[in-house]
Amino acid sequence: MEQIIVKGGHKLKGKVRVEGAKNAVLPVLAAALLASTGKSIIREVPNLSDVYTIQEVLRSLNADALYTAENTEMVIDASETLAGEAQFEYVRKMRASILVMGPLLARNGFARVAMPGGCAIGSRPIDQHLKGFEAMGAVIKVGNGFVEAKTNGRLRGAKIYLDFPSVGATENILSAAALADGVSVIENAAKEPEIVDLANYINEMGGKVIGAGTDTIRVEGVRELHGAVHTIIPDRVEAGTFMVAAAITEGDVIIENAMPEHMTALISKLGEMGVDIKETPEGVRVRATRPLRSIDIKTMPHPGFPTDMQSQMMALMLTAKGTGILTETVFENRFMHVEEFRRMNANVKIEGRSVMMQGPSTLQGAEVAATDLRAAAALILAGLVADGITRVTELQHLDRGYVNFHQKLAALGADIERVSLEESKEKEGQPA
Ligand SMILES: CC(=O)N[C@H]1[C@@H](OP(=O)(O)OP(=O)(O)OC[C@H]2O[C@@H](n3ccc(=O)[nH]c3=O)[C@H](O)[C@@H]2O)O[C@H](CO)[C@@H](O)[C@@H]1O
Ligand SMILES: C=C(OP(=O)(O)O)C(=O)O
Repeated sequence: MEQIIVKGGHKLKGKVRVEGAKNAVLPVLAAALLASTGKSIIREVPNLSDVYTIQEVLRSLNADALYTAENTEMVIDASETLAGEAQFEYVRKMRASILVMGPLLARNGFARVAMPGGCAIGSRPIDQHLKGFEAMGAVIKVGNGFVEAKTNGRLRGAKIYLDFPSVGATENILSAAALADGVSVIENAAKEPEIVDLANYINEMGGKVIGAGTDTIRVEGVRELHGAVHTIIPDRVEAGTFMVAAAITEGDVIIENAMPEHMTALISKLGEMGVDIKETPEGVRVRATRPLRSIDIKTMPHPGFPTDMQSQMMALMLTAKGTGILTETVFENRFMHVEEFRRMNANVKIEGRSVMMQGPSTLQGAEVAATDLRAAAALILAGLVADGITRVTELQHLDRGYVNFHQKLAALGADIERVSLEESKEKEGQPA
């Protein structure tokens, strides 16, 4: 077992480059299954455990998928007949495995995918994905831990209204519609930049998608799609996490390869707190000096404040002066990190879907466990300003979404290392 050890009190300074977006690369790689001819070359693929998981999923479905971490590139050839079933071992590791369902169904007329369960952030049903497939003529069967979808011939274009602008449902339906007979219209679609990236890739493959990034997406189905070269957009959540790292340490950091137009809510809320953010030719420059002002935030679908930045922002809000309220509206249970922050002496109270903070809390180093991917980052951020030493465990969550996180923070001046539990005991003179 590994842990990250952070000694608080160092201001971050320098430059850091963000990777390709995890939440864009996973749907794009799943959609690579749509190409019945040619190879796809996907660039800026981050070296994350989720990328290796989706590579395994693609291979298990009879596609050739080869990731080269050194060039951050994956080559996918899905021209052979595809298998129809995605196993639980993959879906359990990574819920985004469900995104192969739309492409498989469109290509094969059949898909069987292990039913994703709930996870630490909520129950996460897939009813909206299935409603879309049904509207396109698929018959859905759920049983024995699997969900099956089947069509007689090709899927038919349909008008689909989503009850909630679900990111995954929009991606799955959009991918399926790309090879359907006729026109599909997705209403109340998710508008996240990752949806636009997926639509661009499908169009590069010969698809006909318009309106991605708005709440109505129109997809004209085509008979066949071919492989294409595509570069993944930068990760706005990784960029945001480093913006918070700069702010929480009263640092001065330039974030290279960030796209401020994808982060308007975050930039605006950081500005309200008193953080200075400037676009420069080199990247987004973030500077802060205390005291920071408390603010209120509500997470919302894009372009609202992203739930994937909620826990990192909570770390920052804990250190601001006054009362702050953070309300989570996207997932019903995304406050597992609050108990861990309390172990670090945070003055924080949960009331329903909101968290109240009376700041500034004098954060103290403690041993804490990551409860999900963003919580892992948030606890490390809190450790950067806590008195003394913070040890963060359960790093498998961190590795799903951040490449070289501790090395990047160390390069900016943080006192941080990643060690195995045995190494850390040896250092302290305890038996390993
Ligand atoms: C791999 C990936 O891109 N993950 C992101 C994606 O997850 P994901 O695609 O799972 O998120 P959704 O937008 O689908 O989920 C948002 C909400 O809708 C609910 N829901 C969703 C689908 C459905 O059929 N029925 C239903 O009720 C979910 O339970 C949740 O409460 O968007 C989330 C919301 O921005 C982000 O936090 C995740 O990082
Ligand atoms: C919740 C997240 O991812 P996933 O949907 O892959 O669990 C995330 O990226 O914060």
